[in-house]
Formats: sequence, C-alpha cells, structure tokens
Amino acid sequence: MTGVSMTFDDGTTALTDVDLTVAPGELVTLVGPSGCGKTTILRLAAGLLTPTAGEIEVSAAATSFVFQDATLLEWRTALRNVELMGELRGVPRAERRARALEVLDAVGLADATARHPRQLSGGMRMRVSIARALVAQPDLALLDEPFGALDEITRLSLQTLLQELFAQRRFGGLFITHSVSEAVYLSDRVLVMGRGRIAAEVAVPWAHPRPPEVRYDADFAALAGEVSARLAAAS
Ligand SMILES: Nc1ncnc2c1ncn2[C@@H]1O[C@H](COP(=O)(O)OP(=O)(O)OP(=O)(O)O)[C@@H](O)[C@H]1O
Repeated sequence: MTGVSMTFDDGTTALTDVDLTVAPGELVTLVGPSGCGKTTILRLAAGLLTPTAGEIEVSAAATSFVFQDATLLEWRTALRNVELMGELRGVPRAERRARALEVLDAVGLADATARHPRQLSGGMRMRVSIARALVAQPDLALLDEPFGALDEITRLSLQTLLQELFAQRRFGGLFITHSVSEAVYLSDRVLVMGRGRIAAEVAVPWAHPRPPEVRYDADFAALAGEVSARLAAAS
C-alpha cells in the first residue's frame, strides 16, 4: 500500500499516509499500542475497507485470514471445518479431503480430525484455524493476533509451528501481535507503529526455520530491546 490514509465515517482518522509492502515469501509483523491502526491495515489489505486516500495493490492470487478467535463451526468436525473452504470453491470431494488431511497433519492434528471444536483445547482450535487458512495454499496470510488468547506455553509452540510452516511453504505473511518477542521470532521485518503511522522498521536477519532456542540468544535480546525502545519512542 502506498500513501494510504483512512478516516472512518464518524471522523476518526485511523491511518495517515502509510506505505507498506510485503514481498513474496516475507513475514512482516506489526506491533504498536492499542488503537494505533494495526487491524485497519489488515482490513484494508483484505479489501474489507476502502482507503480514504492512497493505493492498495495485492498481487497475491490467494489470501487467507487467521483471527484471534479461531472462528470454527461448532457442528463440524476439525476435518470438515478445514474442508469447508474447498467445498465453497467447488473442489472435488476426494481432493479437498486429501488436502485437508495433509494440512491437519502438518499442524500436528492427524489424530484429532474427527473431533468437534468443543472437544479441542484453545491451542488445538487455533491449529485447526491455521490449517483452514493453509488449505487454500495462500500466497499471503493475514493474521490478526492469532495467539493473543493462548497461554504462554501453547503460544510458544504455535509460534514455532507457524514459523516452520512458513519456512516450508514460503507464503507471505502480515502478522499483528502485541508481543515483542513473538514479532522478533517470527518476522523478517518488524514494523513499529505509532498512532496512525509506521514509526520505525527493525529488520531481523536470521533465515527460517529458526530454532526455538534462538529466543534465548543475546542477539535476539538485543533486537527485542531495539523494538521495545522504538515502541516506547513511538507511543
Ligand atoms: N469502523 C470504525 N469506525 C470508526 N472508528 C474505527 C473503526 N474501526 C476502527 N476505528 C478506530 O480506528 C483506530 C484504529 O483502530 P484499529 O482497530 O485499527 O487499532 P489496533 O491498532 O488494531 O488496536 P488494538 O491493538 O486495540 O486491536 C481506533 O481509534 C479505532 O477506534
């Protein structure tokens, strides 16, 4: 997006002159204080909102979304939740089932495909949600604080999983988080937002996949410290 500004009908200006690019296969995170415009950027990228000014160009052939709430259909099994996307697109039954089983296996749920959402833990529900996003083989995934409601241990394991999936499948990602360490662990670039604008950018140089232990390196702590300092300056 180039020069994007967004003012809502009630006069609230959420974004002013924002430039942002996600290269193919790149994972970019947005961090910033509550209300600074992160979700508005994602909704604009998804085509759910039209900017007041500026241009948005999405070259990805397929875009997927993952929200903080797993948003599963309670009356469908995990497998049939993941199959739904193929059903809506008219993918033949055998093919959509094979694809759904493959991504459920990739997120570590091969043994839980027949369970309904109420029979799954919060972390497992989020794995189903990620599987549902991946089954469409997206070029771009838009993730709005997907791990925000999870406990710390589940959150760390899902960060590792997402990062491994990203390394294998090389989809681009735009990921919102409030966690500085999550941002540094996952991304190629961390964009630090102030109110309605991108205030700073911190590049993370390490190739994917990143071992979970990288979080305990001194270099990691230094980058997290830099993001935190920029966040404090931008807020
Ligand atoms: N539909 C809307 N109508 C009017 N104002 C809105 C609308 N959606 C968002 N806003 C306002 O735009 C600003 C940015 O909101 P946005 O949801 O993008 O922030 P955010 O950074 O994602 O916040 P959080 O971290 O709390 O989720 C806020 O002031 C919010 O109140």
